[in-house]
Amino acid sequence: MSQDNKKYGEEEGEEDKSLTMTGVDDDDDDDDDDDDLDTFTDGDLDSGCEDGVLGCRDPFSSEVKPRILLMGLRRSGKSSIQKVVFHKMSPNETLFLESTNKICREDVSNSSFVHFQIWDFPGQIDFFDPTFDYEMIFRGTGALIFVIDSQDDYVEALSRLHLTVTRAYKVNPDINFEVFIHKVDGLSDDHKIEKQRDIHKRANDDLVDAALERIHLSFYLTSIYDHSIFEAFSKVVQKLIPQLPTLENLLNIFISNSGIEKAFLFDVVSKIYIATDSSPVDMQTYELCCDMIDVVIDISCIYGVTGDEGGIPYDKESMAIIRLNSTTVMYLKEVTKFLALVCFLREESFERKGLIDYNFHCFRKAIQEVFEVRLKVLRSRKLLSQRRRSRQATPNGTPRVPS
Ligand SMILES: Nc1nc2c(ncn2[C@@H]2O[C@H](COP(=O)(O)OP(=O)(O)OP(=O)(O)O)[C@@H](O)[C@H]2O)c(=O)[nH]1
Repeated sequence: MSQDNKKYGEEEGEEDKSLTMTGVDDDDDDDDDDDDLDTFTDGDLDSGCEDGVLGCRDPFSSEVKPRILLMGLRRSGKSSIQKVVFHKMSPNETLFLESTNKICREDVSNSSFVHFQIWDFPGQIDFFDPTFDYEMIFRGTGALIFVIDSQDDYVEALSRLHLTVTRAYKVNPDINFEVFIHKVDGLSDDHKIEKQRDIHKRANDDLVDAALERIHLSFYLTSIYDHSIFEAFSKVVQKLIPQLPTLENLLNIFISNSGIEKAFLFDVVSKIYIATDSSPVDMQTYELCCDMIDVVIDISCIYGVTGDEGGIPYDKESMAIIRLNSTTVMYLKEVTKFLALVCFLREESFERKGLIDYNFHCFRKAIQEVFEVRLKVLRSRKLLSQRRRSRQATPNGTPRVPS
């Protein structure tokens, strides 16, 4: 199963791009990428960061890509997290990952809503290294994930966290600070809670001592050996989706009119849920959704027909119904090329499938409208940047007269 998934994720064309500490892209075929060395060290980039929490935008690009940084001490598990969540690497394979010695950047844009860049940093970043332009990096950042190895002594990690957070906050106070208390698979439930409480207290005490209590840190218990890492990443990504309240509202309306107990909107490739209704999420429900997506994709890989472009065995016809022992039904339906709606409902509610399907039709239409607005915004941005570009291309900066 994991092999198929791996291919599926990789075929999406997620590129691995590496940058050294100074931002030198050593990938030859990446020359025409907007974010290569020139842009990375170019002061112009600052002017592209006008979108604050949304992340950094190249001055000439139409797309805003929130930047998510993965930081933490060596061997804390940063690269493993990235590989497991976005490359479908099986957790055991991460044992053979080599230490990262340069910044690795990856674009994640396999979903209509989920577009961001992940920057995986080497364990020990020297903020005082003059070649490391941390101001420029933090200025364009939407979320900073700091990974702490919970199986190791975390005193050093906590002082590193404090240094990183305070530096980043000074540059960009809009960054979301997310702390992953990682590798909790080796801990008992009591031990997990105890660690979380201790780390939470120490990290916040350090901030209070530095008179920076206004900095908010969010904590998550994570492991690559279960779904906790996907759930934590989902929450990090959701904070970067400006349409989130609209999506949540649509889901609330949909479930309350259809007798559905819980609904998630999933990015199928990464299994990140980009929105859910307002009732609380429990881990087991989330795990069942992930398993259902795996089943649908695996069966489609074996029996489905891939389109002309090949690769994605997921289309308009994709849907699945799974009846659980507990008289609960799981219902999955395609929403867009990349998104799936996964719902939980009682068997008796599922008898009104016609009503559910009609409501789903309305829900899908509403989602498409949200997309259209997004596309319109992107188009107008593109137009604006094209104008800006042509203005800069003229020798004295005066606008060109259209022929
Ligand atoms: N038990 C356990 N081990 C993990 C987990 N995540 C990562 N590891 C292991 O931790 C080790 C280090 O993982 P890496 O992903 O290379 O760590 P890193 O933070 O990227 O390390 P650098 O590149 O040196 O900064 C590997 O052997 C992983 O298998 C986890 O959730 N649980």
